[in-house]
Amino acid sequence: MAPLSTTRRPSSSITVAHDRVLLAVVARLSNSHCGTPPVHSSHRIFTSDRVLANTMYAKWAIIAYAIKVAHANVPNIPDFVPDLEPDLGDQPTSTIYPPIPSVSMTTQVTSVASPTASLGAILPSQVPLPPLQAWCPSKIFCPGAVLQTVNVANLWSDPKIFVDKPTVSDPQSVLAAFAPINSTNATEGSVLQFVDNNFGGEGFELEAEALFNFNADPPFLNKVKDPLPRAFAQIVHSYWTQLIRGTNSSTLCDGKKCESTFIPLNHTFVIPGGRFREQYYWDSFWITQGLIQSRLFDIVNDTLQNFMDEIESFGFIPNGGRRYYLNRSQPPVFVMMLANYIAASNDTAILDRALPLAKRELAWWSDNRSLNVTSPYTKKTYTLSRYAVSNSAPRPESYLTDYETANDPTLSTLNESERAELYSQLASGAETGWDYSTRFISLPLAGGTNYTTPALRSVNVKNHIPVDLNAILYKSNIILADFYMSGRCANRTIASKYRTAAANIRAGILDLFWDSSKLAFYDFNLTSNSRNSVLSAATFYPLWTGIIPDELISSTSNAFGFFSSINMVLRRFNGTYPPTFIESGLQWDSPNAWPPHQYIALEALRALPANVSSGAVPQPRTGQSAFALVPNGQLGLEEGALPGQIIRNGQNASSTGSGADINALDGTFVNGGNATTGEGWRDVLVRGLANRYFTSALCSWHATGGSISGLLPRLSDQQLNVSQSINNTGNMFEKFSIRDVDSSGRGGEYTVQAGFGWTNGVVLWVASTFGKQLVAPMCPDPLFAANDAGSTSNTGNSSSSSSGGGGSSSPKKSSALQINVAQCQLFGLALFATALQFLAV
Ligand SMILES: OC[C@H]1O[C@H](O[C@H]2O[C@H](CO)[C@@H](O)[C@H](O)[C@H]2O)[C@H](O)[C@@H](O)[C@@H]1O
Repeated sequence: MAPLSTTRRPSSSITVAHDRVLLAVVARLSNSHCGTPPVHSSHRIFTSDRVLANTMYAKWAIIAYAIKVAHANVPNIPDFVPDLEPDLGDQPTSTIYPPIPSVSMTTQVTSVASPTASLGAILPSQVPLPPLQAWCPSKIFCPGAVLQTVNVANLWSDPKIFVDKPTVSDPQSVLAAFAPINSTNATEGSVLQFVDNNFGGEGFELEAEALFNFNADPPFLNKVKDPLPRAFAQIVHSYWTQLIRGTNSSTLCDGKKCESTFIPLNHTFVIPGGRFREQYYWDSFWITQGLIQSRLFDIVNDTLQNFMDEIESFGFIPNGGRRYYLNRSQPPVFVMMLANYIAASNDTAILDRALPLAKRELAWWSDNRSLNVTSPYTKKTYTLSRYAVSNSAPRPESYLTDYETANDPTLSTLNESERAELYSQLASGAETGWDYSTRFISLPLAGGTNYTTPALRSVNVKNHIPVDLNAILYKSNIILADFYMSGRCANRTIASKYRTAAANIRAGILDLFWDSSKLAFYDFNLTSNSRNSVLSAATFYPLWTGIIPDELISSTSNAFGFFSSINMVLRRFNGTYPPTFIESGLQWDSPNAWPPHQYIALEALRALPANVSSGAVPQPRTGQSAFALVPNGQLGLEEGALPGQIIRNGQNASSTGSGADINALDGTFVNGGNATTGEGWRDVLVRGLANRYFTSALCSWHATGGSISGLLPRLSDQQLNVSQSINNTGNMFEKFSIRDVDSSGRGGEYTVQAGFGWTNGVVLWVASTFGKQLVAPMCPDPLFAANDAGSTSNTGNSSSSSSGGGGSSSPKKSSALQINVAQCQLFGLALFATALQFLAV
């Protein structure tokens, strides 16, 4: 094995956090068996074995339990993950709250149609069909007469429902049944009848699976000191049992007897939840980070095997596990997932299969998504990548949305090629994972100042070179170079090829995206041939993936300046960090905050070297807010243009000056954990953001019916009624709100979903990584929040079923105090709130 030398680094700017993963992986490569048949250390359930496996599960569970009792002090899975925190091994084993929920074997739902027009009404007239899409041959589920007619009938509020329904008979019979209603006289009722007669329930091809190796009390829980966050993390850990799926081979369509959009997978997988009933690409990064904390390495392996199967079949990893996603991918995090898995499990054998396929995936991005960009700043040219999907029709899963965006009668009429280009931009927006965000729109807006539909008309993704995508590709090239440096797979020529590609991307990122005066990374806009000026959470990706500009390494005040918007968010808002600070109605904008971004911001903070991150947190001058600590121009917005923090009755806190920082407490933030002596500014921000994330996840779960026996009583029916959660047991939402910690996020083209894979993954990772700093949050009283104009979307009924698993209620005193933080502060009671918070722990 080649010695580990510093020469593998293109510069001194590699992150500490990721070196830990890489060093662990490289050290294990000497044990890899390049060229020998792959041996998977994990347990794999093949489709044909599943029925047998499920019937044997009870028996195995009894045996496993007996073994566990006999070896009560021996963890049943070795602890391979490099420990970032000392184990609190002397703590009592945490109690199990509540009993692990049983696995529901039902994956199929049939959404009840709710047509907006009467059944006798003639369908609205249609525009001509878009061109047939070569990548999507189905005459039923791909752009064509059936898909357009069913969408125009607008039978459900979510167009994804139709394309997730398998047919109940052969495609020819379905098309024959459609022929009579393919006319200008078709009625709502005839389309509804056609769907009812010819299509089955959504999710028919999937089955819930039992979780082998499930340890209800995984070791990482001992890292969480405070009983409430620990009990909550344990419940979230138990939710894996509800999100595990496999392909039900007995219900699969063969394309002749019936047709469906589901892509069958050979291995077990975790779904996000709600309407997302298939495996998703970039969601799986955070899902697998959570599974690693839960020591469910076999499911991580299965997830990676599924992605490898897809690379083999399609040459790339599609957006998600449906055929209508086959024209696009998502942020390419496969190689990073692979490295994390090997570092945690020691399973270097996976590289035999994974390395050639990882190479193939990177080649797909290079062949299909890269271009040369010449910097207007230095005149140097770099090969970088962008999101760019070939497509000239509405996305099948969002057909009506895209159709209406393109044919909005209140906006200018598009000609055929303009419409095709719009559809291509919209599909490219879905490929970014940020569908949709003002981050990628062209200004001025096509159609005025309204951000919603006109903003979608203005999506300009293909003309952006995104900083996040290139940071991920940089890291993937570095990881592959390291994989090829050692072990039996060693090939220095290949390693050097990846290292050169990484160096090129790194140089491009620092030239095109890095603004050394504003101390932030911005996307490069090909339309204006300059950097964008509005900050987004993408600024944190380069530090996460190991690129730290010299300006940050050499100066504490610059390093703080880079992260000062996190400080601003924690002081100004109740929640966590938004994708952008623009409120648009699009879901990847304020006021939403997404779990992956909190993870990436935390990892970026951890990547800073200690010498620039240990000073005290700078304080704003009298009369100023933390906005004044953000480098001039970094946000691209004036302070008064930032989203408001609601106080009461729809009234906002002051938008400027010291009154804006209503969540600042002496030395810390409301719901930001406990200040300790000797903390540097980085520690304060990490503690604050980690606690805030837990606050959002726990308070929104509690507000929708979650409770923990002896620790967190169930809310009253009157309080639960606010979110229509009287019959609910707690939702884990896919996104949160920056200013409403007990609420889900909102906006976008579908209703907010519960489940939720990446939310749970980040909860478990935060618990495992920052467990010592987590404290019980103060959740607002929903009855008070109900008076807020903007806080009504936190409905427990937002999605089908995937969270759940609540405990029994208890009238005992809660350690999560039901006080309203904003109200306290309004009356100058911030210190009182702090005192209560300390009492609560
Ligand atoms: O159906 C609309 C869009 O839904 C997905 O996007 C959103 O959910 C995904 C799953 O959690 C997530 O990966 C993505 O970041 C979200 O914006 C889907 O990925 C899109 O392709 C789809 O058009």
